[in-house]
Amino acid sequence: MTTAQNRAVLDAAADRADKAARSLAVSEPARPDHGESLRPLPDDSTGSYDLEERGALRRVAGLSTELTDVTEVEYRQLRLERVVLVGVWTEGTQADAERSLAELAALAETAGSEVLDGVMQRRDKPDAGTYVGSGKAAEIREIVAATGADTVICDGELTPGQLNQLEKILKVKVVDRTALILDIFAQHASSREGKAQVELAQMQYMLPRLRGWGESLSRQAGGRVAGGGGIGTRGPGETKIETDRRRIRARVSKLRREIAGMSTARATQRSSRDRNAVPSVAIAGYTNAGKSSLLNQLTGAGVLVQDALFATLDPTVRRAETPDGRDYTLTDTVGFVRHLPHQLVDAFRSTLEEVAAADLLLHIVDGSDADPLGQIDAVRVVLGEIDAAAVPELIVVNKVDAMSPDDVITLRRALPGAVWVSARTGEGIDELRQVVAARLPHPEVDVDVLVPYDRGDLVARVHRDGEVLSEEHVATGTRLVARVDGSLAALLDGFTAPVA
Ligand SMILES: Nc1nc2c(ncn2[C@@H]2O[C@H](COP(=O)(O)OP(=O)(O)OP(=O)(O)O)[C@@H](O)[C@H]2O)c(=O)[nH]1
Ligand SMILES: [Mg+2]
Repeated sequence: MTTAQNRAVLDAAADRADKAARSLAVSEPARPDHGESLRPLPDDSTGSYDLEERGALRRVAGLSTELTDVTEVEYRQLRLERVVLVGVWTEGTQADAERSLAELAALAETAGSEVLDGVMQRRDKPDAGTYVGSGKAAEIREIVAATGADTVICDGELTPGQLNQLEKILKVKVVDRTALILDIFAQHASSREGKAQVELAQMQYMLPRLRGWGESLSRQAGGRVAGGGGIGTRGPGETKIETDRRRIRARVSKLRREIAGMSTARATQRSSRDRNAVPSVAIAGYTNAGKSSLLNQLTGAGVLVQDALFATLDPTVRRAETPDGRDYTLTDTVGFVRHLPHQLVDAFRSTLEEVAAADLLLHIVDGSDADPLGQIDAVRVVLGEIDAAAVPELIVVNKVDAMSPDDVITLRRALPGAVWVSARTGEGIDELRQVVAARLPHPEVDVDVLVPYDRGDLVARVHRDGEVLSEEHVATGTRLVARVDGSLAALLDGFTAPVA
């Protein structure tokens, strides 16, 4: 792409970002108390509830008992279209809670849904049965009815029981944040490896949440008849779930084997890079921080940049060069988020090994975000989970063009060692190149050699991988004083320059 086209793409994305921010502001969760506007619940004596229950039951029964349908209905075709968001706020400030719900709204929009409303409840901890308290659940049902929502998304990972009970009260599909993130990953996965990793994560998520005839019938009965249980909780229903579980487990093992096979290929590539002593730099950071934009700025890679969460799932490796001419590799990779589902961290472990094996980590932070320090913490949690906490880290604050001078001052104080850039305007990029060059592992062997002219290949390698301190062309060859790594020093061993 030309620079002009790049600019156009960036500008279009900026417009979308602005629009997203505006639409988010409109649906911001700070709602007045719904208490006084509650309409009375519909009269249950007419059996309207039973009718609805049967409708719901039919929906579940309509799923074919084939495993493919279970996965498809539960995940691929979540069809999150018109959604109401629900959060339980247990700690931190109200602003934190609102940010969390705003992030959930951004995730929901990325997944393709329209956010109609958002509510949250202050509680010591989520309700064990229904996530929000049962009174609040009834209010949410009113909101669902009033807005015509078809899905409720809860801001957390809910137990299978909580999901079931809430669905029963709300009468629409209820999904949690984990399922939402898995859904986005499923939509964005494009490589064979990425798809396999997402499927593995989905299977792991689904395993404890399998619902079948047996369980749904017992749920229905349990709701109306004290004691529950009864027909359908034993026999074929359970057998069916058992069969599904077995088939999912078999699929999980197969996916694990496939993913392991694919990561071996990458490990081989990596070790060949290692052998050639090309230092590696990994870009990591919160989703939408501008990691791909930065890779494009530094290498002209042309990686997809999008104002969408988790636009990048597959690692892209590009060659880059320090200002003094040394080569290194730069890897762009999947973004992180608060409470990244552990199933995904597990499934993407092999991809994230790129990060753990890097010589230097560029930790990209969106300086224009409302809570950059919170993003840094969330990213460090995931880095710890993938054993990358020990990789030397350089904090790069991106999007300085979109920050107010006050915010810059405050954040500078909190992040004294950081480099400040704008991947959009190019501001600070030259300085970043210098700092990366300085932080890369330096070759450590000093050599003084006279390389004959027929070994131009060696001279070129010293230029590429080492640091040339002086170069002189004499009658018998090229005299080089340089600093190189051990393996190159070994190759140059026979060419030690005669002492003058
Ligand atoms: N204002 C401003 N926007 C930027 C800058 N860098 C990136 N963006 C925008 O931020 C959004 C995300 O950029 P990406 O490069 O896709 O971010 P990412 O970190 O790769 O995102 P994921 O792959 O989705 O995790 C896009 O809309 C970019 O145009 C910047 O320096 N300033
Ligand atoms: Mg990206």
